[in-house]
Amino acid sequence: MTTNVGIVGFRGYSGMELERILTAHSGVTPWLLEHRADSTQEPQPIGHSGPPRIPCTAEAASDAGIQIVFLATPPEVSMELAAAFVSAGIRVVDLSGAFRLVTPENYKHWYKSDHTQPELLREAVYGLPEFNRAAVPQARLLSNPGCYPTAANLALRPLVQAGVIDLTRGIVCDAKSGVSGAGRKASLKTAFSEVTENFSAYSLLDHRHVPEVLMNSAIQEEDFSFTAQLIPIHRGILETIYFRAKGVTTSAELLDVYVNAYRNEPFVRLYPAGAVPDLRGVNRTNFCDIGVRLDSKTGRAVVVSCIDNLGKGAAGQAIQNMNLMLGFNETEGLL
Ligand SMILES: NC(=O)C1=CN([C@@H]2O[C@H](COP(=O)(O)OP(=O)(O)OC[C@H]3O[C@@H](n4cnc5c(N)ncnc54)[C@H](OP(=O)(O)O)[C@@H]3O)[C@@H](O)[C@H]2O)C=CC1
Ligand SMILES: CC(=O)N[C@@H](CCC(=O)OP(=O)(O)O)C(=O)O
Repeated sequence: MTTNVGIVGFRGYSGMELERILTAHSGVTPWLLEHRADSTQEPQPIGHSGPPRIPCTAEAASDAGIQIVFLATPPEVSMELAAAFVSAGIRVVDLSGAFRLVTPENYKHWYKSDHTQPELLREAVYGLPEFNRAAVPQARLLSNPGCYPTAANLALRPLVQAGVIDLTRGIVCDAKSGVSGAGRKASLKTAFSEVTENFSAYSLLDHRHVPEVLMNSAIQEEDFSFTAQLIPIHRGILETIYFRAKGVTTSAELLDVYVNAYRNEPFVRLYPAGAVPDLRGVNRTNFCDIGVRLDSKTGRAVVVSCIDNLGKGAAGQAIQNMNLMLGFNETEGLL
C-alpha cells in the first residue's frame, strides 16, 4: 500500500524532478494535478504515459486520496493553492518563496507584492531538516527553502553558532547558479544565445534570498554581502564564501566544526581540510558538499558549498521533508 501524493507545476523543472524521484520512491504514488487543460501536452513515449492526471482542485485531490501536494509553482500561485488544499485537510509542501519569510511585511519588502495568506504564513514550517527536523513531521504547510539559502545556510549556520566567524569583518557569499534555477518559462535572460559563453551577475545587494540566509544563520544584513551569478550550465549552485576566522587557526579546526554539526546528517558531505567539492559531485543528488580552507597566517577563510538547485535546492529537499512528514526513512528515494 503506497501513499498518494500530488504535484502541481509538473511541467516545470522542479515539478519534473519531483515526478522523477517520486516515481522511483517505494512508499508513494505520484499524481499530476493539471492546473490548465490548455498547457502544451508534451508527447509521451508509447507505453509510458506517466502518473495519472487529475484536475488541480482540492476536491479532485481528496477524491484521489492524496495526502500531500507539492506546489512547484510561482509564489503568488502557491499562496492561493496552499490555502485551498490546507483547508481541505491536504498537507502541502511548497517549493516557492511564498511562505519562507515569517511576516507579511518582510515578504512584501523582498518579493514586491502583498501576502494574501498571512495566517498560513504564520503557521508554515520552514523545512531545512538539518536545522529543524523536529518541527517537520507535524507540518500542515511545509515551506521548502530556497536554493541559494540552502547552500549558504548549511555552510554558515554551524560556523556562526560556534563563534568562529569574525562578524565585524563581514561575510561575502559569491554564488553561482545554473540556468535551470530561473525556471523553465521562456525569458530573454535565459535564452541560449544570452547564456552560452557568458557569465553575469544579477540582483546586486537586493536578491530576495538574502533575508532567508540572515534569519536562519543569525547574521545581520550589514555583515553579509551576497551576489547571485548565472553560469552557462543547466543545473548546480556553487557558493564561495569568504570571511575572517576567529578562535580557530587551521583548516582542520574549521572542518571540525562541520564534523560535529553534521556527524549524523545523511545529506551533508564534508571534504578533507583544504580540498574542495565541485558541481559534478552533486549533480542529480540531494547532497550538499562542503570544503574549507583557512590561512593560518592571516585568518582568511574560504568555504565552498555545492548543491544541485533542483535536488537539495528544490525537489530533493522537498521529498526529504515529505519523508519526515509521512514517517518514512528520511533518505528513502534519495540515495
Ligand atoms: N528552479 C529552481 O532551481 C528552484 C525553484 N524554486 C521555486 O519553485 C517553484 C517552481 O520553480 P521552477 O520549477 O523553476 O519553475 P518553472 O518555471 O520551471 O515551472 C513553473 C510551473 O508552475 C506552473 N504554473 C505557472 N503558473 C501557474 C498557475 N497560475 N497555476 C498553476 N501552475 C502554474 C507552470 O505550469 P505550465 O508549464 O503549465 O505553465 C510550471 O509547471 C518557483 O516558485 C521557484 O521559485 C525553488 C528552488 C529552486
Ligand atoms: C538562476 C536564477 O535566476 N535563480 C533564481 C532562483 C530563485 C528561486 O528559485 O526563487 P524562489 O525559490 O525564492 O522563488 C533567482 O535568482 O531568482
